[in-house]
Amino acid sequence: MASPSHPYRSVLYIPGSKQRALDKARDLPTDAIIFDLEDAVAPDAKAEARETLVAALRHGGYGKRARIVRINALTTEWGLEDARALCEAGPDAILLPKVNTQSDIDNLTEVIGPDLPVWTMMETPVSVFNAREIAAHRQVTGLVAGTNDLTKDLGCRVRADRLPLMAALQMIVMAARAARIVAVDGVYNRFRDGDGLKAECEQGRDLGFDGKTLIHPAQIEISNTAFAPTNSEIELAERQIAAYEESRASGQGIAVVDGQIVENLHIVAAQRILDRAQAIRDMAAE
Ligand SMILES: CC(C)(COP(=O)(O)OP(=O)(O)OC[C@H]1O[C@@H](n2cnc3c(N)ncnc32)[C@H](O)[C@@H]1OP(=O)(O)O)[C@@H](O)C(=O)NCCC(=O)NCCSC(=O)C[C@H](O)C(=O)O
Ligand SMILES: [Mg+2]
Repeated sequence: MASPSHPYRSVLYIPGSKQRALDKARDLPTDAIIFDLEDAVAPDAKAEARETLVAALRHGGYGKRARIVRINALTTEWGLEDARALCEAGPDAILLPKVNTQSDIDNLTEVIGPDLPVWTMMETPVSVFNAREIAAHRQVTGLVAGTNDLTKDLGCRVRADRLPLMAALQMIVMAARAARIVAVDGVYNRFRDGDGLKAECEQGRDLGFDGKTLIHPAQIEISNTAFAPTNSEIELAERQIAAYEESRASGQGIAVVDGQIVENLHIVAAQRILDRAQAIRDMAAE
């Protein structure tokens, strides 16, 4: 399920230690879930959370939602056992935190084998500098911006416009696009502030992210709306494709729609909008 054709408008973190939240997620309209064993779980609850999570995944019931498990870093006392136990539980991907280099990913794939997709947290300055090689790793299919850790490591101020993080966010999107993999934006911590979340989702969408990581169910609908193509985008894409096909049939390589030229590259973008809309409809269908 953790493939680029799946929608990732909303990617909800759920602490692996919270049975009630693990149950509730089976009915939430989120495109993907990150079952978390790292920062959302206290050190003395890690071993029990691992067992709870393995049981939840084996029990199933998460439908078409992509199931991604964030383990602890392999440098911690829990990471290796997390990787061993969770790869057996059949998730769609393992999310590795605090990645810096390709060799961090190699260390994981030695444990989980060559077939299970890996997502990486992009949350250290070194990971941002190495974003291209991390995204290009053969087993990596998704990048997640870790904006809280990045803010901590950069020592930057938290600003509503995220200006201090902009270079990192853009590097993450560029690396993901170069490797044709998924890129998901960081979390919005003020989880009861819907207007603030909406503005940050719109910014993430403008930057090119596929969706946003979330921490509370109340954030899902806002993110789903912000990262879905709008009706006017879909309608324009359909008109561009129709006009371009008509032009091609009459021997021309360029069409004009609403006073703007439409060339082959615009058709690629238009088709991507329609594919995204279809993927969202497929997600909603039983
Ligand atoms: C933030 C929370 C601690 C708030 O919890 P709570 O006060 O219990 O919220 P509510 O009472 O409003 O909850 C209402 C119901 O929703 C369920 N719930 C809450 N959160 C989730 C969730 N994430 N997934 C599924 N269900 C959830 C509650 O159980 C209630 O259900 P019910 O009782 O049936 O009505 C809490 O939301 C929370 O723990 N969120 C997750 C926090 C987390 O995962 N943090 C780590 C990831 S962020 C990160 O690590 C950043 C990154 O690494 C970086 O560096 O940036
Ligand atoms: Mg983090």
